[in-house]
Amino acid sequence: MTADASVDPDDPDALRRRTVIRRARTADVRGIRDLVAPLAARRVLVSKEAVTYFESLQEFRVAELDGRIVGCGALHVMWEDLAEIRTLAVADDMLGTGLGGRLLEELVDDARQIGVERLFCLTFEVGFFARHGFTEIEGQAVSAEVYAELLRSYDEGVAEFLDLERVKPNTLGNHRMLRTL
Ligand SMILES: CC(=O)SCCNC(=O)CCNC(=O)[C@H](O)C(C)(C)COP(=O)(O)OP(=O)(O)OC[C@H]1O[C@@H](n2cnc3c(N)ncnc32)[C@H](O)[C@@H]1OP(=O)(O)O
Repeated sequence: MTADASVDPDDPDALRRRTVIRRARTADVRGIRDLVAPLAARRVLVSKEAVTYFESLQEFRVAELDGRIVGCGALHVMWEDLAEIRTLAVADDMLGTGLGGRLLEELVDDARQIGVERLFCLTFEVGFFARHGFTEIEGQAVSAEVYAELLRSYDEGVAEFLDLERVKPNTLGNHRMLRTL
């Protein structure tokens, strides 16, 4: 981090202008992991191996402020009309500046562009996602036929979406939310 990368909390507009949201590059994985690590320790986000971030890199957008990764978020497609918002995180010193909302809406645009009609998320941040058009759901969000197809996935996030018994310890206390685009 360079000296002028420090955040001036007294000038939120300047901060916003200097913070660029862009597609992730391989060199960003370290910054993404640094953002996620403390949240994974608090069980807010799921901890993943480095290789998993590289494998899913094209799903990610990052927010960069003066060379530092200060936010990230990913869009994971699950089915023809359905994708999940994953790993949405903002650095502590940037919380409440609108960055999480900007990242989320960029991912929503990405989703629309590729034909996704519904976005799922599993989160403790119910108020934030509700303000972005998500509503809580009970039960399954897909038909029995699609459920059976999704059961074939090896992805742990899909298992969490399906609410499988074996992943329930990971999702304890999280809320299941959906937004129609
Ligand atoms: C699907 C998943 O990935 S689930 C996991 C979601 N991520 C986490 O739980 C990780 C930990 N949490 C975080 O990293 C953050 O709290 C996030 C990503 C949820 C939200 O990031 P933030 O940058 O704080 O979001 P943002 O600033 O857009 O909105 C937060 C609040 O700031 C306020 N805010 C929004 N825009 C601005 C602005 N321009 N200036 C000041 N405050 C603002 C809003 O009032 C908003 O209030 P709300 O949370 O009650 O809606």
